[in-house]
Amino acid sequence: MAEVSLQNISKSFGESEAVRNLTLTIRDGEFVVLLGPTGAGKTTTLRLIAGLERPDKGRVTIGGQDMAGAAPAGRDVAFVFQQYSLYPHLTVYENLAFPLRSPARRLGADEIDRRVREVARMVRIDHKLENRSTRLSGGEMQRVAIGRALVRKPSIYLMDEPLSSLDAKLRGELRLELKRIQSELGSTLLYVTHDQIEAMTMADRIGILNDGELIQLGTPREIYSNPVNLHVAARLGQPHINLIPEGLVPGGQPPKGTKTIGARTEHLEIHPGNGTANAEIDWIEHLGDQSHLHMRIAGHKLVTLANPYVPVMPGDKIMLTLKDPLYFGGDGQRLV
Ligand SMILES: Nc1ncnc2c1ncn2[C@@H]1O[C@H](COP(=O)(O)OP(=O)(O)OP(=O)(O)O)[C@@H](O)[C@H]1O
Repeated sequence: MAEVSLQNISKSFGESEAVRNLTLTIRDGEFVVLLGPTGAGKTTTLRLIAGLERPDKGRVTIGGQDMAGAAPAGRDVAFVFQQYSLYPHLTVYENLAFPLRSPARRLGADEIDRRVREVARMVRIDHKLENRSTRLSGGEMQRVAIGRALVRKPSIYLMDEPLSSLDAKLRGELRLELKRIQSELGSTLLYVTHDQIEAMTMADRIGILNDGELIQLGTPREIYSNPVNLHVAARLGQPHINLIPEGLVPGGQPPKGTKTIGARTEHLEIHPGNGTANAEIDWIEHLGDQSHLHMRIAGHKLVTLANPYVPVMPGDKIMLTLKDPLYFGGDGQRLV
């Protein structure tokens, strides 16, 4: 494994600047997730590291070595794509063994067999080694695709939304397994997604990308609790953070220049039926173990998470107050 570093990287396609002055280091053994909306430059960043694109400006180093001029095959990276790209005519075993059979590796048959079986166990596909890869479910195929990257023990794994084509249950399971495998192997991993749950649960650090720029890099907790601006605040949190004008809801101590208040569930306090009221319950979404309360206050809509037994009904008037919310200035930057 190795440290991977991007220094002041820019890349344009014609008029469109896909990546802008990006500086980012993925430490040896670290799991970094790039999170951003479509078109933010996430895939381009992975492709620049893999050598599938050349930067217009800046430097990529892997294990301290400058990659300028190095072909993709010479970079020692393993790429897992969104859509499993298996060899359909080969068995699971052969798909896993394929990357180890290149003449440059000179691995003996025993060593290949040992590694294939070890990785198959890791990704829990060892019971299907003799199956043709086309006879697998989507989740199994993606396990093989991930396994095929893992057998190689490269300097870095690059994964581009590897779980997005799977159903929610499988995605949840593989998310846990991938994190377990990564920590067991101590792999350096750069993972791209627009799924905030994947980012929150797997990343050592999350990088928030927007319009080709890295807006913030930090642990999931830092990004969630201390977003540098409105854009970052809106990327994490379920339900979405409420962005409301200053002065709408009482409570808190807005610093000078505050224009917008960011209020997540933990920043809102509901006081039902205490005589005074400033908000009305619009409707309640029952999710089973919890509910989303949709409220209206002076024409603004807010949503918050509540326990399913909170004693309110649609149409009820309630008192809503703020508790240590996030404050943003007119330029969208966070004020502390
Ligand atoms: N080969 C290309 N030719 C032209 N434009 C490209 C090319 N690759 C990427 N772009 C443009 O660069 C920008 C960033 O694209 P990129 O695929 O890196 O975004 P992304 O964050 O991975 O998006 P998504 O989540 O949709 O995959 C987009 O505006 C895209 O249209």
